Amino acid sequence: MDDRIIASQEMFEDNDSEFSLRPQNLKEYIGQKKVKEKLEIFIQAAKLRDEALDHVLLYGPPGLGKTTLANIIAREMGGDLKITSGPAIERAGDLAAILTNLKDNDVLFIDEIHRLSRAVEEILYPAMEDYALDIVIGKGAAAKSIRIDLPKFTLIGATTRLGLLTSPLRDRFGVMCSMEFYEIDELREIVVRSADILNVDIIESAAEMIGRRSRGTPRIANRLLKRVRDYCSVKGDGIITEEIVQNAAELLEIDLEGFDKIDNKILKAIINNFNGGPVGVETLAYFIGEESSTVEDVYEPYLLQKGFILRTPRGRVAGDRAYEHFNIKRGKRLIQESIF
Ligand SMILES: Nc1ncnc2c1ncn2[C@@H]1O[C@H](COP(=O)(O)OP(=O)(O)OP(=O)(O)O)[C@@H](O)[C@H]1O
Ligand SMILES: [Mg+2]
Repeated sequence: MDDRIIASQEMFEDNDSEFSLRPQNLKEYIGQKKVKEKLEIFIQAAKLRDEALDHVLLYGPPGLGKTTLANIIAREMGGDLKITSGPAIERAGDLAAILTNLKDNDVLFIDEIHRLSRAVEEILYPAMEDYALDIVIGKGAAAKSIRIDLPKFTLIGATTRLGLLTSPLRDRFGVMCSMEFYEIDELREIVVRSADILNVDIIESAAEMIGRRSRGTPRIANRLLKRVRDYCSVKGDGIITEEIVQNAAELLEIDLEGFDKIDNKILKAIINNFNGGPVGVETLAYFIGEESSTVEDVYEPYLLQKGFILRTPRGRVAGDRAYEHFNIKRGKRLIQESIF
């Protein structure tokens, strides 16, 4: 997994430039038109009423700009951003400490919010609904509950799995935003913008090529741009051309669709080893040696959306596009050497 361009988490983020590549306001934020429209209105309304923005749930595949949006929202609301994640908050007391340290208009961003434990989640309910913290003091008959007021903060929850959220938690979010994969045009724009910030020259068509190989995901586009830049500074003459992108992508083993080894392994396994499917996702993941949650959260969403894989009640099936991708007819198998 070491040098994968498609990481499930910020595993090998080049942190400084990642930060500087982040758009600072909604105007700079490219794409996600529906999400932006919603947020623009609700942010403005909250400001007019001089209230905190209602809690926001962002859901969708990794790398589509959820953390970036949380930054932007905090900035627009004039508050600070505190970032944490579901698995990082182990005990109810940890969350209580975070909550009591917030100020009015601050934004608390909880990534992977579907992974909060039950006990921690229950602290969140009154915090979200009434800006209050209920604390039980003492034990048995002497126990009593006291309520502490919390500042008017905004919770932003992010999840790759809306379905795993409990309904009481989901119901407490006032604004639900579905993050979509980006169009090629939008990705090209993102690459051009990032290249400008990184101070590298790139021709428009080369930026589009990077966009096409980014699986609809800005994080992948930015990461690929950085590797292409590296390639260019060693093998090129200062300007990123289509040829440079082509050669760099080959070196990185990224194909025309932006698929890397694991995407191809998934498709190849369904076609070759499971006769085109159906195959259960657990079996498939086991077969290719990946966690099934990684397959489901990181790889599958894009393959499903673009019709390379279809979801059926009996498991995953290879779609027409998978066969087209390998240039073979349905029912045929691939020669192992024909793909990396
Ligand atoms: N709309 C956008 N316009 C320009 N750049 C973007 C946009 N969305 C994301 N990016 C860039 O993509 C990178 C990844 O974004 P971000 O970290 O916000 O993704 P994420 O959705 O939070 O990922 P994860 O779900 O894995 O936490 C950042 O470097 C950011 O600059
Ligand atoms: Mg993130």
